[in-house]
Amino acid sequence: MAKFLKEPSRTFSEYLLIPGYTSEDCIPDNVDLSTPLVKYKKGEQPSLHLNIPMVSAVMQAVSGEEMACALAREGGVSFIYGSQSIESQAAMVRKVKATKSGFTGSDSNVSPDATLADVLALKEKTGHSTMAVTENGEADGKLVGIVTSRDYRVSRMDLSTPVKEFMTPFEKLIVGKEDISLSEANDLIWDHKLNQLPIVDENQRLKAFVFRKDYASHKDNPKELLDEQKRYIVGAGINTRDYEQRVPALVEAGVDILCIDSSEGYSCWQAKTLQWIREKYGDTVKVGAGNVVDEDGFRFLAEAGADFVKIGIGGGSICITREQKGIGRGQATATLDVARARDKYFEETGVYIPICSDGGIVHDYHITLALAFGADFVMLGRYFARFKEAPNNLVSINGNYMKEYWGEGSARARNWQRYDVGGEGKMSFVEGVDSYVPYAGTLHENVGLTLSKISHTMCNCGCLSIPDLQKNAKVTLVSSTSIVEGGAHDVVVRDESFDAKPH
Ligand SMILES: NC(=O)C1=CN([C@@H]2O[C@H](COP(=O)(O)OP(=O)(O)OC[C@H]3O[C@@H](n4cnc5c(N)ncnc54)[C@H](O)[C@@H]3O)[C@@H](O)[C@H]2O)C=CC1
Ligand SMILES: O=c1[nH]c(=O)c2[nH+]cn([C@@H]3O[C@H](COP(=O)(O)O)[C@@H](O)[C@H]3O)c2[nH]1
Ligand SMILES: [K+]
Repeated sequence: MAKFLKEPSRTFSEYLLIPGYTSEDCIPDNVDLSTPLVKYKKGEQPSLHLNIPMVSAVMQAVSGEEMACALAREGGVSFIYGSQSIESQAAMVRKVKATKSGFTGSDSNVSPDATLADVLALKEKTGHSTMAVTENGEADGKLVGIVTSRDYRVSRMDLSTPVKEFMTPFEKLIVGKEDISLSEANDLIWDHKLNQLPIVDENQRLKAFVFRKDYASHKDNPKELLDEQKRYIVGAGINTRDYEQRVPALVEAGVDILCIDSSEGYSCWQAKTLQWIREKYGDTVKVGAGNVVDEDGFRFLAEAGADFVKIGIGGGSICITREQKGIGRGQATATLDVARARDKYFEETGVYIPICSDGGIVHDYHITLALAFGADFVMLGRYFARFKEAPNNLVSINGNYMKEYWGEGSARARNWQRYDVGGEGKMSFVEGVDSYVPYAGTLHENVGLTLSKISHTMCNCGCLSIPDLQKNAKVTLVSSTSIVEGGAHDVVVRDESFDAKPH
């Protein structure tokens, strides 16, 4: 006889938090949202942590270089999508690691023989008026000068004038050396009244720019997640097939954390992948695994050596796995069950393995609930796909700005593959849809608002940290009629069409 679980599995929308006592020091400013990212022994600190409990999904439509930098600036981590060639994924990781906080890689570069017309065209394309003039016109070439809009007057100059005739030559530039710190760079900018400081290596090759206008933004981001060399922390997704090639390339590119990306992680494939990484790198390479939805799956991956375990099958907004294959579990129940397994494992072994609730977060309060249910952090796809920094197209649909959002199991995402999903024939069914989500602006604004809601809710619950919430939250199941009670009801909500006809 098959095993039947007694309880139905439930989603976050079926629960609410019940407030706890709020003391005088229980204010949002005092809430600490830091959380472990990788496993650690009792009494020790994890070697990697997050300053906010949010990571972005291993998806083509979500986690590219720009997203990774923007999220690290807020204190979270992106997992650069693995459904691309090893070379292009490693290049993305390298680019994030090259974007030192406050040090910006140059995206506007010309050679000395380029013309004023080329400069104007490049400015139009990148929107940036500071250009590096390098010998070969590439971002890492030998720096011979810079061009800013102060160097030319379009009305008085021939468009064919070569850059070398109007650039500010290297000899007249103040530059920083490669090992300069951000504060030293800002001192030079301040002392010499510069708008930008080029950073060069000992061979005069361009490494980056530090811009005066960025100074304020770094003061705004006290939670930035940086490595010892002040570079952004970045993650990357891997699979259970080409890891012997992909993992070394990503490690070489400087990746901080890996995650085996799969709909289902309770498998020999994941154990083999983890074992290979441990044999080759010991504990120096950090890797999460998943996804699982119960204690058995968690235990398996914990014993196989995962640094964190990811939870969730079929709950994602673009997921159709439950319909297609009939596997999965309500996300709230899955999180709770795995959290209990994590605690039990900690008691037995003294090793704490962080768990991540992945997919199905619709409202900001679902994040708080996931944490209350025991998650250490959450992974979001749809949420981040709406932002400017996501690597997906912004389109206009019936006059509304939308971002494209497609599942990793959709036909669209799978098109990149050179190899198929095991065996001879390609898998014939898709497990994800191609969709749109409303454009929501910049990550900074949105994440700020979300975190503010989480902090306020935690204060309502009398909790100042995530471990505090995990331990002391009071959660109630709600009936379907009380869910109706929770929305606006029995009123006619005013909208623009209503307001347009005053009487
Ligand atoms: N979280 C979720 O609910 C879901 C997520 N997804 C996403 O879609 C993408 C693809 O996921 P999956 O289809 O699960 O990919 P997958 O590559 O993990 O698994 C596909 C199939 O290949 C098999 N397999 C894996 N490694 C193998 C190996 N070395 N040799 C032979 N067979 C092997 C697996 O058992 C499975 O049947 C991922 O990005 C995943 O996150 C897709 C569906 C649901
Ligand atoms: O059934 C699925 N088919 C897919 O094509 C697919 N692509 C991603 N994922 C999973 O969904 C998570 C993101 O979920 P949200 O958009 O709800 O944040 C992601 O983090 C994944 O766990 C998929 N699931
Ligand atoms: K399995």
